[in-house]
Amino acid sequence: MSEQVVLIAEEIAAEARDALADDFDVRHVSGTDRAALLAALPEADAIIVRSATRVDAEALAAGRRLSVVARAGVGVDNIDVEAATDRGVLVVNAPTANVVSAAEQAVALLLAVSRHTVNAGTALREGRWERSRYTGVEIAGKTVGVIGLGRVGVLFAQRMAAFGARLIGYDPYATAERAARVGVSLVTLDQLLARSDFISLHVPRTPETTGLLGAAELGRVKPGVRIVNTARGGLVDEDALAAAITGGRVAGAGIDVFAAEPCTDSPLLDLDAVVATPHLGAATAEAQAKAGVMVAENVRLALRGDPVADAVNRPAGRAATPAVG
Ligand SMILES: NC(=O)C1=CN([C@@H]2O[C@H](COP(=O)(O)OP(=O)(O)OC[C@H]3O[C@@H](n4cnc5c(N)ncnc54)[C@H](O)[C@@H]3O)[C@@H](O)[C@H]2O)C=CC1
Ligand SMILES: O=C(O)CCC(=O)C(=O)O
Repeated sequence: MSEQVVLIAEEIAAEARDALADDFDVRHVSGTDRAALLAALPEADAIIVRSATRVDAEALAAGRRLSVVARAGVGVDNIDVEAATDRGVLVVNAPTANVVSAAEQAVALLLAVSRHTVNAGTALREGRWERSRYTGVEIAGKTVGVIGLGRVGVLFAQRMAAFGARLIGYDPYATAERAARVGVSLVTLDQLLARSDFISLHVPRTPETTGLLGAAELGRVKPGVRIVNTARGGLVDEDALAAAITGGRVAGAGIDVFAAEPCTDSPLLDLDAVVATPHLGAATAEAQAKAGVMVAENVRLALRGDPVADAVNRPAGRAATPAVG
């Protein structure tokens, strides 16, 4: 039997490539080069992606031999999971690999926005020693609103607790007991908007969460709030947020993710009160090593027909194992 083909469509850790190289024909393609991706897919038994490769119905149809789509990270919103399930293709991810890095990125952006770190540093490099212009705010004693109390949201809340913040959270699927265990009081979205000095989003992008913070919601926030989004673009309406910042209702924002990525023209990029990073939440050596090893293991299990703990979907006939908790 010829070797099974594993197609790597984005940069993943060398450990992952090495873990697969002995047993599979590992090939590389740029997942953002659509024509090359579609040309490479027909021979692939597995494809490994991060967030930039769109694995939609067309890509899945091109991948007629595919058994598994592996996401080296958490969010699977770039994969058409329903279409994959219909075709009997397993979708696996690495749900715990980068959550610490993502939570740390949210903290980093929140601090940078609160202390004008980027603008003050840029001014200094340009020869301006502007101390009074860049007076910031403390986190201690402030109310931090966490939207989404899953893995990243909880890690972020724990880190904010260490700063002495009061924590409130909105997550319709979390129990008050689970929230209380990490010192978070569950509230409604409206209560969170009205009371938070800082808001950080940690929900997946779904039809329900897309546009979660639009013009109406941003009109109900506590004046002077600072908003951090390291979850997904599209959760916060970028035009509405830019307008709320320009109008003075929102004091600033830390943004790692954009509705369209790569992003070049968001109105947020023109604003001094915004600290922006190009989807770097998972961009640490540790997260990439863990994600690479997890997806390599999942690809190996899936191609051998073994049950995969991190499967996002379970096409009929696949044995299920408990999800990683
Ligand atoms: N910037 C980056 O590089 C990274 C971004 N992420 C993003 O962070 C998201 C969260 O990751 P995890 O915490 O690991 O996911 P998770 O699945 O552990 O938690 C998501 C939480 O959101 C809650 N939720 C779902 N719908 C909601 C709604 N309508 N309103 C409020 N809460 C809702 C769920 O109940 C759950 O508690 C991922 O889906 C991904 O999009 C994750 C890792 C890195
Ligand atoms: O692979 C990446 O760098 C993106 C990480 C991410 O957004 C996720 O895991 O959901």
